[in-house]
Amino acid sequence: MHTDGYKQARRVLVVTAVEAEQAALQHGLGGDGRFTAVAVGAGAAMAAAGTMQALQEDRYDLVVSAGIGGGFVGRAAVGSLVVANAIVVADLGAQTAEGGFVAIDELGFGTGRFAVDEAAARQLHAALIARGLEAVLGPVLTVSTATGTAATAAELCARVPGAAAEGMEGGGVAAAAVRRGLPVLELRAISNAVGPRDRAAWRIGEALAALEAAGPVLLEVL
Ligand SMILES: O=C(O)c1cccc(C(=O)CC[C@H]2O[C@@H](n3cnc4c(=O)[nH]cnc43)[C@H](O)[C@@H]2O)c1
Repeated sequence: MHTDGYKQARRVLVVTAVEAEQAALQHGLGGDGRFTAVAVGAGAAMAAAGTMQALQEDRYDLVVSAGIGGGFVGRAAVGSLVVANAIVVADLGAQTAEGGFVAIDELGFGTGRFAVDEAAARQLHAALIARGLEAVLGPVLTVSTATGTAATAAELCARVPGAAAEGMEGGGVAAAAVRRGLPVLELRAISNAVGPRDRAAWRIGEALAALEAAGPVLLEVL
């Protein structure tokens, strides 16, 4: 089959922020040669620079931004997985004098919204569920400052209806992938709730375990 041939040949770059995320994914991916996982640093700027460098060093057909993230309450629980159906740089824009927010798209200076490979995102989400993993399909926000109050969480939910998770790298990875004409996905394993800062409630180990568990599903679907 043509699709099988394509699947065999497809090379996937997985971009994480830190080595713990990279290692979790590498374990889950079991050393499959089609997949390369790199850790490029936290934040969208590091993510964009690191992704572009990796894309210059080798040939890839798909780019996946992956790591731990915050889950919006009622949408994605700690320990679950979120597959992005859109990547939204949620704080890229201008604040109004009244304290409102105008997105970069409305300002006419470009876009903070990146489309994902929708078919692959849907397939990945369905396959995670089929494997018995808790997973949600929804917008994943990229922010420069992790949300620390209920008011900011509510503001982001109003800004991006259906927001499921937030992280700091997706928009940067997507910008580099799009610049190279490549499709992109984002996968977040939830380590904490988006809302009032509570460092003691973070479950990074649980999130890394979920990321590792997603590895075989990435192999199966991508
Ligand atoms: O100390 C804190 O209160 C704090 C709150 C949120 C994030 C951090 C980090 O240093 C982690 C940054 C790192 O992890 C990803 N991540 C995980 N949870 C979130 C979140 O709720 N909001 C944004 N980013 C998150 C992120 O992608 C970075 O790679 C510390």
